[in-house]
Amino acid sequence: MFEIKCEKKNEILKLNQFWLRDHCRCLQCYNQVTKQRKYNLLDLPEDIAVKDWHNTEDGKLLKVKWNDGHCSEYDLDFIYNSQMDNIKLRNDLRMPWKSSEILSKENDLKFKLSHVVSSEDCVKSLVKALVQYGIVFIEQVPANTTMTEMAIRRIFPIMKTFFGEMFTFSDAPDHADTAYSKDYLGPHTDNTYFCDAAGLQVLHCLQHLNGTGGENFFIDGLNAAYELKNFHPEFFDILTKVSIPAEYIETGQYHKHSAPLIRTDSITGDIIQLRLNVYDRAMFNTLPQRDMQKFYESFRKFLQIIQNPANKWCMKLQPGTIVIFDNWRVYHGRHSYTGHRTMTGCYVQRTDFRSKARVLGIID
Ligand SMILES: C[N+](C)(C)CCCC[C@H](N)C(=O)O
Ligand SMILES: O=C(O)CCC(=O)C(=O)O
Repeated sequence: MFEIKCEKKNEILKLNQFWLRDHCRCLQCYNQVTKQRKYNLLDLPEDIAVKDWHNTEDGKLLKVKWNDGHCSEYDLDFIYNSQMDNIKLRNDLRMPWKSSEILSKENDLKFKLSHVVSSEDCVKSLVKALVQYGIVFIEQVPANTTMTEMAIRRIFPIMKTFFGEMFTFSDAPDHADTAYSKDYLGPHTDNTYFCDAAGLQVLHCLQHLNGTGGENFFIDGLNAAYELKNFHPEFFDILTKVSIPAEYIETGQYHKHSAPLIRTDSITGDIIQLRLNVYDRAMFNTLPQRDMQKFYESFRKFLQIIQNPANKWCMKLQPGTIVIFDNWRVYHGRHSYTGHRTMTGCYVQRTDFRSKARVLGIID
């Protein structure tokens, strides 16, 4: 281990020498334009070691001479910020909410289409609110698919799935799914059966004529998962570990994927993805029968928290208002309805949502 003193933080950092050499940012090792490394790891000698080193007088840089003759220069802040322990200190902007809490923030979640279109600051505020609360609205959007698409493309690219890029649905049985009916849909996330579930979902009610019902509701899964973790840590642990198979079957499509209800980051322990769809579960064959009792107990407890009325934000979406929500965090559903109801919407890939938030300087 190679020890350096980080003056500013008054800390000793112990660095693996291979790691240090692998982070050389000189022009020979790293392309500053494409931000890509330029060498094959095997090109570095196996016994790479620091031969000589010193800090610059201002304490900002570390200069190293290696045993193969290569010279490197490191920004000490860069080294400090690259350490695993320091990642844990990074800011998590997400604010878990119950319905009373989100209602008091409602105005911060609403953006007018004309502002979204004309102002980069408005786009930034929208994406930030989406990162914080997992749900935002765009208002004063002409109630058609084309304008919904235009509004979303102003911010994100659209994800293509077998439902289409933009999808428009009613109770016409265009796909083999309960969404294409008038039935109640309990809290769920979409695409539990995809290897990579959509990161965001967009919905816009284009019309609801001659009928009642069809309200949408949203529940902050992050808040529900924290509640489970705080009051029933053992159940939480089980739900982060047990993989639940899901599937989607219709002519020409057979999607299948298994993953836990709660996915946590292996380094920070942060909750990074929630998946839930009680309807789209496939045969549950990923757990020995002896562990089933505990699993069902945990699952039912979590569902009780999710279905607690205090956590549910219910609303009747009106033509003209688009809702965008985090499909990795916020559970959504709808009440059954009568009459003619048409919805339009789309998905956005997680990676595109995160990239946009990074470009705007909202997340690391
Ligand atoms: C949104 N759209 C109507 C296109 C599809 C709905 C799919 C719902 C499906 N059971 C799932 O959870 O993914
Ligand atoms: O019909 C709706 O409002 C929502 C449908 C839904 O939950 C879905 O498509 O995933």
